[in-house]
Amino acid sequence: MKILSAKQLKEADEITMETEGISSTRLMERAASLVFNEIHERLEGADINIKIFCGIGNNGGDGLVVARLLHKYGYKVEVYVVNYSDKRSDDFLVNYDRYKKESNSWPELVKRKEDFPEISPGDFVVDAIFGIGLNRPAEGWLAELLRHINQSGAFCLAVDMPSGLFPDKVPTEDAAVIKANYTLTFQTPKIVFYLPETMGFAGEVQILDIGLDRSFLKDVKPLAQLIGKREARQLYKPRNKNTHKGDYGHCLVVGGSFGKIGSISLSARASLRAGAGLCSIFSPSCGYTILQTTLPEAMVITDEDANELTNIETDLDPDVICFGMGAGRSANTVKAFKTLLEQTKSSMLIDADGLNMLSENKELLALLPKNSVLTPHPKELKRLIGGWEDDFDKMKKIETFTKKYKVILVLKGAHSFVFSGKHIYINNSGNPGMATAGSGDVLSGIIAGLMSQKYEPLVAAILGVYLHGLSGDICAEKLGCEAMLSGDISDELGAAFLALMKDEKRG
Ligand SMILES: NC(=O)C1=CN([C@@H]2O[C@H](COP(=O)(O)OP(=O)(O)OC[C@H]3O[C@@H](n4cnc5c(N)ncnc54)[C@H](OP(=O)(O)O)[C@@H]3O)[C@@H](O)[C@H]2O)[C@@H](O)CC1
Ligand SMILES: Nc1ncnc2c1ncn2[C@@H]1O[C@H](COP(=O)(O)OP(=O)(O)O)[C@@H](O)[C@H]1O
Ligand SMILES: [K+]
Repeated sequence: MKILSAKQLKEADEITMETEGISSTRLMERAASLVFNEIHERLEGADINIKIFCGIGNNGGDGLVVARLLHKYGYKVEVYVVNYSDKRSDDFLVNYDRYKKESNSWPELVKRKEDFPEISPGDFVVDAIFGIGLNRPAEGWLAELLRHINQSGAFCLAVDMPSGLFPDKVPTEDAAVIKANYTLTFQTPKIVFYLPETMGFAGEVQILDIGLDRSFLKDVKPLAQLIGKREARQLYKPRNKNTHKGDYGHCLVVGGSFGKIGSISLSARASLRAGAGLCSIFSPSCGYTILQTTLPEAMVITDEDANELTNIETDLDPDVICFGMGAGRSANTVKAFKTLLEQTKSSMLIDADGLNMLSENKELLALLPKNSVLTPHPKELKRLIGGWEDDFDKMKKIETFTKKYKVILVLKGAHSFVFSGKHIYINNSGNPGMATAGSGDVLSGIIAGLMSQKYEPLVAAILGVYLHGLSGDICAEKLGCEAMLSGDISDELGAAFLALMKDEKRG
């Protein structure tokens, strides 16, 4: 699903009104009615206090439509107009009048701290103060109102965006921003819902299709793509009947050092679970017995050194090399890595210490085969590209890096981001149970396993990250987050492939 900027959304709005010949008031009614439907479906007429805070722009207009409909259906609604300016939007005014007329009541005006209503933890708050039109931080009593709502302990539903959150930049640390439990957002998700610095404000996000112009949405170049099941499924290539293991490629996993042989075992196992036809592991000789015992499906070749990689020589011709997990970064290993890079023509995936070696020996970056996949977590990224001011600056710097070295970069996190140099893909599967030792090793194995099956490296990265998260979600359902091991994520990959292709509607 495309993630658009506020400017693009406003353009989509305009084009929709023009092509459909409808007014902005009509479009607001359509969008806000969907918000009402979602609330009504869940509350089912419950006798609770609903407090709706409306700004004076169009987000406030949405809030007034929701208020009117809730009132019509017999809910206990109190409406507060947050009167931070005199510039009320036209559609706000239309709906202000309609609310007054149809409810026979006047919304309360909030203009200073003394006007703040009491909010009990059992209340249901609808935040319709600011949407994508926020253009400066909330200040003074307005900031205090946002904090007052946050401190109330009441459930808070944000309309389109949590108020105080910019659609396209990171708020300062002391900024007042609504911390919503749930956000019903219009047409496309906003990028700030997925960035580490801002994802905590929106709570659970649901996207409401308000029917903006299809052809505009189809052609517009998005800020990023959100990858869910529908998008991932389109990338999957079913197998032909008349095939053999040679068709699914040979994945060579290289890494490990004394005490860290488990990491390559995890990656290799995941590469096979992801469908690699063959898997070989190259490790220091201390890994031989361990690997042959823990993973009989893989072949093992060992370094002349017992404890670390010193000379990565094989007569194999792998389709992909998955390098770096548990490798350490001794001078000998760096030398061996350099030689490997100089001699390698196949695609590579570089993870963990492989990335750290690149960071400490930047001249190696130029040796990376084109379209290699790099899979850093944020600390490895910092070593690789240096620091950044905020998440937006980080994205720009990654874009420059990927263009310069012609690589694909997977930035791991609660929502992992895949950068191709041209586009950004944001993963929407996974859960906190995956924050467990070795789950990154499993991810590198999955992506390499897909690459060995001739998925384009970019496709392998996007699909691999999604399947990794989906597998993690299946694990979490079975085991709960705390008890999950990274090996479990690998072992549920089969269920993840099946779930990927399962038609939700037919169950
Ligand atoms: N296609 C769609 O997406 C659809 C969108 N729709 C809805 O419209 C919403 C966007 O509405 P919007 O453009 O009127 O902006 P909104 O967020 O209400 O606020 C703007 C007002 O806030 C003000 N202001 C800003 N910052 C401020 C501050 N810190 N402190 C004080 N004031 C501040 C600013 O004032 P100014 O800068 O002019 O002084 C202006 O008056 C969108 O989120 C969605 O809910 C749907 O109805 C239909 C389809
Ligand atoms: N809260 C979370 N939600 C979803 N995925 C997560 C979460 N925490 C971690 N992950 C995923 O788990 C993996 C952790 O990788 P990494 O930090 O390299 O771990 P390790 O070094 O132990 O292998 C990444 O793919 C990341 O996206
Ligand atoms: K809002």
